Amino acid sequence: MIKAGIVGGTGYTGVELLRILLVHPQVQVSVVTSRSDAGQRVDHIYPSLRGYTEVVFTSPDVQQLSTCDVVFFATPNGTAMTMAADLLKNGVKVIDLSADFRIKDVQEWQKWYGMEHASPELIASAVYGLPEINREQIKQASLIACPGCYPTAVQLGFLPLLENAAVDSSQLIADVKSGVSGAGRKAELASLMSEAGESFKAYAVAGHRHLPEIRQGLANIVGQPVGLTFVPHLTPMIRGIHATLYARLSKSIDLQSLYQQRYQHEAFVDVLPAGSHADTRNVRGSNRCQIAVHQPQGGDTVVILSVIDNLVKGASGQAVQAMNLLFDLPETVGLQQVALYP
Ligand SMILES: NC(=O)C1=CN([C@@H]2O[C@H](COP(=O)(O)OP(=O)(O)OC[C@H]3O[C@@H](n4cnc5c(N)ncnc54)[C@H](OP(=O)(O)O)[C@@H]3O)[C@@H](O)[C@H]2O)C=CC1
Ligand SMILES: CC(=O)N[C@@H](CCC(=O)OP(=O)(O)O)C(=O)O
Repeated sequence: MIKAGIVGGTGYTGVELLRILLVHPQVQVSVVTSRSDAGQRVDHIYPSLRGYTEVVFTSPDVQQLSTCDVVFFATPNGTAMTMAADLLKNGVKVIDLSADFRIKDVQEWQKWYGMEHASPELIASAVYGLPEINREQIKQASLIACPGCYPTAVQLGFLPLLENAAVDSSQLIADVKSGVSGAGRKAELASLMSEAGESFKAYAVAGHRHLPEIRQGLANIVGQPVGLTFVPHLTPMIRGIHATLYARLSKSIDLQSLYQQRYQHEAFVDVLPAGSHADTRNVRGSNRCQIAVHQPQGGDTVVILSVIDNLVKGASGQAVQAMNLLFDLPETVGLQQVALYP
């Protein structure tokens, strides 16, 4: 059995990791941290987990976490970078759900995240944890930087077009909507029911911190910088990301076949039949990304719809997918939950 630890077990991605890992046949969750709930049983704080664990929340401690084979960081940006080096020295694999190791250019990271990086020396060895692009590197990694929720939906949506040089990569547009759980469990004015409910708005139009991450990922696919306009929106749903992606076609190509072929062996990317409309409802609670491909009126603009559950394929499910690869397990173990409907 793989001994797993979770730092930040009381947040949304932390409890989602627990939901997945506590029924994973190859994993024993042995350490779960929370500073505010230290001393409390996990299933007292989360009664949905009654009968699945007897673990008690502890304060984060490197020695205790070093008894694990793998430690997940489900913590705000700026936490994993202070503990990862010691865990790695102790032979522990680290899977970080935050943004601490996602961006290779440390100056760029510091600019967008507004703090000094505590372990810049680790950034080069961190592997970006998007299995559909980086599967072989993930298998060899010690430190995995899981992609953000918006970047997962956008990169999987654009990938076949960019790999095949089918569009003008200098003018990509990602118009993306997120549910409120994307903001985490912390108390915040913008997440209140009476602020977010029955309302819909764009935010961070001038520049969101996922912009450099998405640009970096897309540029790696193309082999040169890309031009991207990314506008995130907050919608009054709890889970889900819906990305509407626009690009100008640069050659004539059967788009539906392109997507079907690229993803035919990917367990967690489902290309919908031609003419479909992707719906966040159909991926809620599952580790799937569903993609619909459109070319309105047969014109030269391609429109891709890409949906995920931000807490599963956008965070904790994707992290477990990377863990499976890291420990040489079938990629789908523990991740075959069907979406909740309705
Ligand atoms: N929500 C989402 O959809 C997604 C989130 N992410 C990323 O995953 C990470 C976690 O997100 P989310 O679960 O939403 O966050 P939450 O705010 O819901 O939870 C954060 C957790 O981290 C713990 N924590 C906070 N500060 C520290 C600290 N300094 N040291 C140790 N533990 C700490 C908290 O517990 P306590 O304070 O009790 O210790 C809590 O359990 C973030 O980096 C986020 O950007 C990535 C993709 C999607
Ligand atoms: C709706 C909402 O607030 N979404 C978050 C998404 C960020 C997130 O989840 O953080 P990562 O950088 O780790 O992916 C935001 O815009 O800040």
